[in-house]
Amino acid sequence: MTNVSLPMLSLRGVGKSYGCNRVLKDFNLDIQRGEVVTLIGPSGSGKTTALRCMNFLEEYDEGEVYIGGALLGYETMPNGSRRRASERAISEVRAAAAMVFQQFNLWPHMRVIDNVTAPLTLVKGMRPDTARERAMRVLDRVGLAAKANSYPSQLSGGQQQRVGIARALAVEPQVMLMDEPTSALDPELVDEVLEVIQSLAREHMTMVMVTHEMGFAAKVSDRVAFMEGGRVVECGPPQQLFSDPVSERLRAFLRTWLSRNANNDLAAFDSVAEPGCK
Ligand SMILES: Nc1ncnc2c1ncn2[C@@H]1O[C@H](COP(=O)(O)OP(=O)(O)OP(=O)(O)O)[C@@H](O)[C@H]1O
Repeated sequence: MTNVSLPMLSLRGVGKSYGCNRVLKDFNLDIQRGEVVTLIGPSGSGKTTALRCMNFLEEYDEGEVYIGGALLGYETMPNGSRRRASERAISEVRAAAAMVFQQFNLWPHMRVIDNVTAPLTLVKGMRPDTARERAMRVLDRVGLAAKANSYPSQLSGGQQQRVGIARALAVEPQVMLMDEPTSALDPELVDEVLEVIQSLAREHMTMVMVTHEMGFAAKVSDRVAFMEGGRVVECGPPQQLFSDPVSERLRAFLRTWLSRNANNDLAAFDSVAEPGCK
């Protein structure tokens, strides 16, 4: 049973190293139910690693990740030490989180409908007819019911990503983790995916996203977390973060981003145009 008073997702002092490269250091973030939180930051700051630690696709080695109050990946022993949890326990906790990948990760040899039903029948043991019914419902939700019998290669990138979102929705997750969901798309295909994500946000789906698109982050997020060097440096509503950045590091990041994206869509945030003038 889930406890509604706890954050949906909670990361406390999370650390992660690849060999001697300490990629996450004392990473702290709480995500409330119904909230959309976006991770931004320079390349290599640990955004994707943090996101993947949120469902144990990457095994964190310090701190704790809780989904709906349940510790993910480890179990605490009577003497207070911890050990890796069983695969079954890990699967049970991570079942509340579904991932949407940058490159869609659809199975190319399977029709759209089978891409969506496979996790339901193979992982959740759902009956094929029930799985199909649910798959059609979520495909309809992303406007792709008519493409159920197509193969991924017959779809545009935007449509493929909407199938990726439908596949994640089909498992009825409590939180969706999205790793740069629009960055593999041609610019003209971004909006259709953005619209689906915005409609999920309106329905209060809890979402954590990694993006390099500041305009996108501004449009969909309740809060934006700026990461650098494996930590959250600053976190707040986009209006505040983009117009009134506190840390010099975030100001420098926004300056660089703006200089590379002259036709940016952050115009709504007036002072972002010259964040260094604060
Ligand atoms: N599987 C891995 N093995 C070894 N090092 C890794 C692995 N995945 C990531 N790293 C390293 O961890 C650091 C953080 O990578 P990560 O992908 O989390 O950053 P990011 O902020 O998402 O970057 P980008 O914006 O470029 O996608 C980088 O130095 C990267 O090289």
